[in-house]
Amino acid sequence: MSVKAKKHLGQHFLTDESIAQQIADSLIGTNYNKVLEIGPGMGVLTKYLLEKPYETFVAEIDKESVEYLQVHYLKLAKNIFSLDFLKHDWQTAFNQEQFAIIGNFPYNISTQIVFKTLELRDFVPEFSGMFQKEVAERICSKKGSKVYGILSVLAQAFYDVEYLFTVPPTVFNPPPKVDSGVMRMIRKENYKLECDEKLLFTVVKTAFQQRRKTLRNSLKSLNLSDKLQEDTIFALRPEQLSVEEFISLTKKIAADGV
Ligand SMILES: C[S@@+](CC[C@H](N)C(=O)[O-])C[C@H]1O[C@@H](n2cnc3c(N)ncnc32)[C@H](O)[C@@H]1O
Repeated sequence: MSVKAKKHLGQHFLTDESIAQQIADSLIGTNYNKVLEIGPGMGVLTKYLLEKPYETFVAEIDKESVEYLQVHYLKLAKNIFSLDFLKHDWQTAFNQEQFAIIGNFPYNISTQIVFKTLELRDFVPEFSGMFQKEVAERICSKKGSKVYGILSVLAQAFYDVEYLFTVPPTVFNPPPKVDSGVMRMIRKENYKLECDEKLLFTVVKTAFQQRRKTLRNSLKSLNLSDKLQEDTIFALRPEQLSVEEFISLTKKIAADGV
């Protein structure tokens, strides 16, 4: 018995054991005893996680995959969340404890998975896994890059990010149309920022909504004072600002009385 791949759930099953093992090994494993795998499917990655010293939990939306896991991984049975990762309250599920997130993620919700992880940053010291290559590169890209954007700035504000390796479509069943990329995020020691973090999200999202425009134009909706906008930073476009510069801009905007 095996699970029939369902396109609407982003199911592309990994068939290469050594890549599954490399992904499982990509977690460093400090400061937590629990790991949550998103979208285990038939458990190709899960079996390597179960060999690790931490306790493995999985969140799987597909009932057929859940039944498969229950039959084939008895050790996992009590740790299966049969639900949508995006809709669950993980802070409560894990009693406010620290936990890592890992997965060969469903590409149709990959951006939402990163945003949800950023919301959970107080509880998630490590995050690693496989995305569509372009998304993994976007998260890890630096200022000046064509793909530098909201995900890059917000992920790198709180985490040290690293692109690990590229995976070709041929090692999946069915094969996706694009290459995949494995990346890792390790929460920074000083991840509590010296600025209003909620405001940082607003500033970054608003600025990149019009990435071709200068900040003076793209941040108009924030009603900033003329005096603040005299600052030379407002003549730049969002892709020209480093993460630190976004944080310092957020401080200036907060002081401006938003
Ligand atoms: C790319 S497949 C990976 C499957 C398996 N880990 C592997 O590597 O072969 C993505 C998995 O995520 C599951 N999935 C899709 N959306 C989900 C969601 N919102 N919450 C939890 N799991 C989800 C799919 O059912 C599928 O099993």
